[in-house]
Amino acid sequence: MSSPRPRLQCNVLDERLHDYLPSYATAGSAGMDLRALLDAPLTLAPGECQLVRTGLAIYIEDPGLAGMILPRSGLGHKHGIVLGNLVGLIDSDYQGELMISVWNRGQDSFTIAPFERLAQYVLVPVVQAELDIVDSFTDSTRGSGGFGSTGRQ
Ligand SMILES: O=c1ccn([C@H]2C[C@H](O)[C@@H](COP(=O)(O)OP(=O)(O)OP(=O)(O)O)O2)c(=O)[nH]1
Ligand SMILES: [Mg+2]
Repeated sequence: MSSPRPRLQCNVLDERLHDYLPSYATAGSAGMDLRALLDAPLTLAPGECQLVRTGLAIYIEDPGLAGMILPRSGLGHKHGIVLGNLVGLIDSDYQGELMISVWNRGQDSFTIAPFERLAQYVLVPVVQAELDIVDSFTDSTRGSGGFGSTGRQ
């Protein structure tokens, strides 16, 4: 079962990207891969973090949606290439270029090739809330327990 896909406006900020537009790799892919807009290979030393351009601006517009930039599992697990902000959250009203904070959390240097697929963009539903200010809550089973309060097994 699938509902019609939302259409998002995408501004391509560098003509080289017309050959590399994001797409879903398979029919069931959750994310579209984002590529590194680089003029030359970029080497990240262990522990180094750099902001990398994507050359794309995607205007979501609908406040009921958000974008998420997530690491690619192969880069993250095999090479320690993850995101400096762990997860990128893209607001529906953001019209700027999508940027990827790339962090080499590994032990070895890693070189990113121009136009390499570096991260993935996932569109997710969002519910905005109103806060009702109260003095206390009706008790729940959990109460204020958290951070491992239910044990490990
Ligand atoms: O990985 C990311 C994360 C964010 N953004 C852009 C889109 C997002 O809508 C905007 C703001 O992100 P966020 O709210 O997470 O950052 P902030 O530090 O709170 O900045 P601001 O004060 O602009 O909201 O920056 C990216 O391009 N890539
Ligand atoms: Mg913010």
